[in-house]
Amino acid sequence: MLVDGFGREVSQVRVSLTDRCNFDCIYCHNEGLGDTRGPMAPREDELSADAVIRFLEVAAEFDVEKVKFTGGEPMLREDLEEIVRRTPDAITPSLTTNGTYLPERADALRAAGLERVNVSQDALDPAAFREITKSGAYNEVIEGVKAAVEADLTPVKLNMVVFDRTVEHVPEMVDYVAENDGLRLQLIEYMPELVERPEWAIDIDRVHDWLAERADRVEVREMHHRNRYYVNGGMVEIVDPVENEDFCANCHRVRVTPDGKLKGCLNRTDDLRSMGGLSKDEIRTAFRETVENRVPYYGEYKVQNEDDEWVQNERYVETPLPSD
Ligand SMILES: Nc1nc2c(ncn2[C@@H]2O[C@H](COP(=O)(O)OP(=O)(O)OP(=O)(O)O)[C@@H](O)[C@H]2O)c(=O)[nH]1
Ligand SMILES: C[S@@+](CC[C@H](N)C(=O)[O-])C[C@H]1O[C@@H](n2cnc3c(N)ncnc32)[C@H](O)[C@@H]1O
Ligand code: SF4
Ligand code: SF4
Repeated sequence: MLVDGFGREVSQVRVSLTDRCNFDCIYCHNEGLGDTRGPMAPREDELSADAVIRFLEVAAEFDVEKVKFTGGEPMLREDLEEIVRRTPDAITPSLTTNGTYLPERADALRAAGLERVNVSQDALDPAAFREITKSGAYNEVIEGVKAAVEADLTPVKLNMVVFDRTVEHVPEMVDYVAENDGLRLQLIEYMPELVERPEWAIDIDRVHDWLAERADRVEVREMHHRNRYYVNGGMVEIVDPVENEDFCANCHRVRVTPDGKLKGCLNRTDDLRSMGGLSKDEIRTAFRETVENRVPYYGEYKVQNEDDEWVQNERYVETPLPSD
């Protein structure tokens, strides 16, 4: 397994299959790749299924264990089932989706070898859902989650972004996963870094404290050192990357953009590295270089000054990398 200069093994890759999306969530960071809005038709520069598989075959050579397919909305890719089916056996595939297309495709994805799915669900009420996602597909998402559980794509993790519009609904979501078999909840701290609305952020420590008071048991996951709280038989995990050195120090993920570039960190756009014509040799070289150049975002790329503000580490001011 490849290890970066900070002792972080790269055991997982996250492949963004498209920038396109049928929703327009008000908080969307699009995995650090800009806007998802625009035409819904397939884009010519999206990685082909063959290219994704060639990349995953190289990742398997480097002992990568897991792949997450994401986006944009990865289920807009008609060839998603094919990509999952052709994923090398050594790599476990999972998916993060807004859930709209799961009712008709959950069974086929399971049959193709998908292990489990995360579904974004920020509200249990159609009006709040519409306000956040700018979509009227509330029922499709509810049905999609059911279809995923029935297809055994479990545990189905519901991803809820916690910010000022959703924080009051956390208790009902915690009850919801406790009452429904096959579900878990991921409370994702709203990341303002790439969205430019800092005023939406809330203090995630309040949510930690609230859960800690109610939990029968708390675990710390190795990945990102995230806390998992067991509340009334349900499991709730907090994903809290903002200004969190411990989270970044335990980050084992490399990303791939829809147009075939490697990305060492979600929050950075200055470290994209092309995989060239996507021959296996070019992919191997780019993967090695990406891992060599990865640094923890908080604690290294950004450091705290004497006033405790996070500022860019001067070491990285002059480090734009070749992206083409
Ligand atoms: N900053 C940062 N945020 C992350 C990272 N991984 C996940 N997140 C946040 O969590 C969101 C949901 O990611 P998912 O892939 O659905 O969930 P996950 O918890 O990472 O994945 P699994 O638990 O392994 O299924 C991402 O879009 C980010 O907002 C990371 O490495 N860095
Ligand atoms: C970018 S979406 C891509 C996959 C799919 N379209 C979906 O919504 O699940 C992946 C995850 O990022 C989360 N996300 C997007 N913008 C975010 C932000 N600013 N802060 C925290 N999480 C965010 C979403 O809630 C979703 O769970
Ligand atoms: S569904 Fe996912 S990709 Fe689409 S806008 Fe919402 S968070 Fe972004
Ligand atoms: S280094 Fe930190 S911000 Fe960057 S991807 Fe890893 S956990 Fe996220």
